[in-house]
Parts: sequence; C-alpha cells; structure tokens
Amino acid sequence: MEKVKLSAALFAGTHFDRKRFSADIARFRQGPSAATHDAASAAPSSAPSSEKKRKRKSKAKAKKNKKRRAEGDASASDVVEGFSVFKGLAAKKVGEDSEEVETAKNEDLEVVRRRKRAEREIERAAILRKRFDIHISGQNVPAPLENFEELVSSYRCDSYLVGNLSKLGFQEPTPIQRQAIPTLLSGRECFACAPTGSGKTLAFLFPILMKIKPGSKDGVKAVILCPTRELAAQTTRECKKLAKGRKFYIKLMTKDLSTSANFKDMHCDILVSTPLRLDHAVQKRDLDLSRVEYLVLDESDKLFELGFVEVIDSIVKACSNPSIIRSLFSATLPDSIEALARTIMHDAVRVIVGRKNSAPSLIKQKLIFAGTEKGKLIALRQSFAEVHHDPSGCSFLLVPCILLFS
Ligand SMILES: Nc1ncnc2c1ncn2[C@@H]1O[C@H](COP(=O)(O)OP(=O)(O)OP(=O)(O)O)[C@@H](O)[C@H]1O
Repeated sequence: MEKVKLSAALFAGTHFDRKRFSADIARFRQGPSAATHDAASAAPSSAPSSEKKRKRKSKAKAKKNKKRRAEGDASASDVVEGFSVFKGLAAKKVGEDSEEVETAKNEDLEVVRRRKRAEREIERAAILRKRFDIHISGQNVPAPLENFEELVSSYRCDSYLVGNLSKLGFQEPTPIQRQAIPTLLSGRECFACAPTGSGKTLAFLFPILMKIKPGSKDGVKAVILCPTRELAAQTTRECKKLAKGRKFYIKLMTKDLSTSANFKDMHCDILVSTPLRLDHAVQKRDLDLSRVEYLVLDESDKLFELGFVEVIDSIVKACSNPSIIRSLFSATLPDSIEALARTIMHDAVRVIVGRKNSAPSLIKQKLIFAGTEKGKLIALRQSFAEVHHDPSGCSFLLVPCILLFS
C-alpha cells in the first residue's frame, strides 16, 4: 500500500495506466511476500494461464496494429486533406499573385496619375509665372496663387483674413503676392524683389498674420524692420487694417517705447521698427527676441544703403529662434546685398517680378516739355485727368510718372 502511495507521489502529474497493469497492482496490494509466494505457488499451474496470456497478448497486438493502420489511414487522409489544403493554398496564392499584379498595376497607375498631376501643376505654375512676369530661383518653389480664395482651400487660411482683403478692395493678388505668400507659407525664406507700389507689404504681412497666434503673452513673434519711421508707421497701419477682427498686439517701436518701455510686461505679437530703435531696445532695455518666428527686412536695399549692416547683424543675432523664417523685400536687389543676405539665410527662394533692378513695366513714363513753370502744373493736371479717364487708370499700379522740363 505504502509503495502504491509512493509511486503515486513519484508519478504525480503523469498518467498511470491502471487497467494495463491491474494484475501487477493486485499482486503488489497483497505484499511482496505474497507476490513471490504467488509467483512460486502459481508456477506449476502457470503454463496454461501463460498460454492464455500469450494469446491475449497477440490478440492485443493485432488489435493495436489494426488501430495503428487505421490511424495510418487517417493520417494518410490527413495528408490527402493536407494536400488539398495545400492545393487550396496554392490556389489562394495564385489568387493573391493576381491580386498583387492587380495592386502593382493600380500602384503604377497611381504613380503615373500622381506624376501627371505634378507635371500639370508645374505647367500651370510656369504659365502663371510667365503671365505675371514672375522669375524664381530655388528648389521646389511652391506654385504661385491663382487667386486669394486658394489661400483658404490650399493653405487653410482663416476666412476672416480673406474677408478683410475683400473689405480693403483687394480682389486679385499682385504678382509679388502670388509668389511670395505661398513661399513664406511653405516655411521657406525668401528674397522678394518687385517694383515700388506693387503690394510687397501685404506679401509679407499676410503669411505672418496667418501663421502666428494672436494675443500670445510669451514674447514678440514677428519683427518687421523698415528703413524709415514713416514707412514703419505706414506698415503698422496696414497690418492693423489687415488683422481687423483678431486681437493681435501690433506695436510700432516709437522713441518712447525704445527708451523707456518695460518689455518684460509688454504684450506684443508683431513689432514694426527702424533698426536703431530696435537695437537700442535689445541692447539697453532687454527686449527679448528669442521667440521671433518671422523677421522681415522691408526695403532691404535702403536698409543696407543707409549703413545699418552692423545693427541689422546684431538684430539678426538677437532673433535666435532656430526655426525663424527670414525674408527680404525690396524694389531692387543689388548682387552685393543678395550675397550678404545669403550668408544668413537657408535654402532661400528668390522671387523677382519684372526685370531685376528695373523700373516697373506697368508704370507709364512720359517726357513732356512744359515750356514755363506754370506749364508744369497744367501738364501735371492734364496727366492726372488722362489717368482718370483711362479705363485701366483705376488700377493702383498705373501711376503717372512724368518728367517735366521747362
Ligand atoms: N492685391 C492688391 N490689390 C489692390 N491693391 C493692393 C493690393 N495689395 C496692395 N495694394 C495696395 O497697393 C498700394 C501699394 O502697396 P505697397 O505699399 O504694399 O507697395 P510696396 O511694394 O510695398 O511699395 P514700396 O516699395 O513703396 O514699399 C497700397 O495702397 C496697398 O494698399
């Protein structure tokens, strides 16, 4: 009994075939002596029983073989079944292959379609540039705008901004706006050169108003540098008009502000300034420009001509945000200035409307001999009257330019 328990403990977790070993179990139940005794006493009469046992064994063996054969058959059918499964797999694979071919074909078609779309886009951009006399240089320059509505559909511009444009009477973008706005909106730095009065101010203000958040209290987000106080004041006015409807903090750097403002507590999103005033505020009043996202040098030719190179350099350094977008807007772009600017700009796009450094082609020029001093005034009046009666004279681009000689 003890042994049975022990073996039970030893084989715990394994299956012990009690049926098969029932005779042995019975013998062990009677104790070892009984077992030997049994064996000894049973010896003479064991012959017939062993014969029986042998027969039983061979019968069991035959049964086992039959079972194994049956199992063999079953596994054979498994194989067949497996084969058919395999065949199914093969069929499926053929299906998948054709599906793959189909997908590859579709992908090829998609690639072709995309390539064609890109080609059409390039062609459309080239036609627009030709039509508006826009010349560009740089890699992957965004396509020019066809109209202001595109700013909403393609650049997710807030509709209030486009609404303000139409309230200001701006129906169509000017050539510089067509190319410079998408360039800046795509995060590219740019040199923009277009004639006087061609709408450059809007070209740099619009992307700034679109991209920065109004009313942020964590520092200046855009800096616009102008060569003169008058131009700075005019740009501030334009900016406020365009931003109407949103609470942007737009500040003009006046003398007072630059010398006595507490810039740490001042809320300012867009700061318009002349170089000296801004540099003074940075150096002497701790104006922090490290969060500036847009830096515009307006009328950059004049900025550099007026000898502000070092001051501008110091301001550029103060605008230390690594993801800053810098741009230069100017009526002329002398090579020396472009070379200087290229040292601080990354992957900049150059946009030129008309011929570089030339007078605007849309401005009519006339040479009139007025005779006397009085005659100058008469000729000037006549000229304005002509513009007034000219059907295209309402365009802001058509400005009479007269050289009067007496
Ligand atoms: N898309 C437009 N449609 C009609 N008028 C416009 C448009 N964009 C700007 N203007 C107007 O054209 C005038 C000249 O624009 P702006 O002063 O921006 O020109 P500019 O190129 O900056 O000139 P400058 O070189 O003298 O600074 C402004 O009165 C402005 O309001």
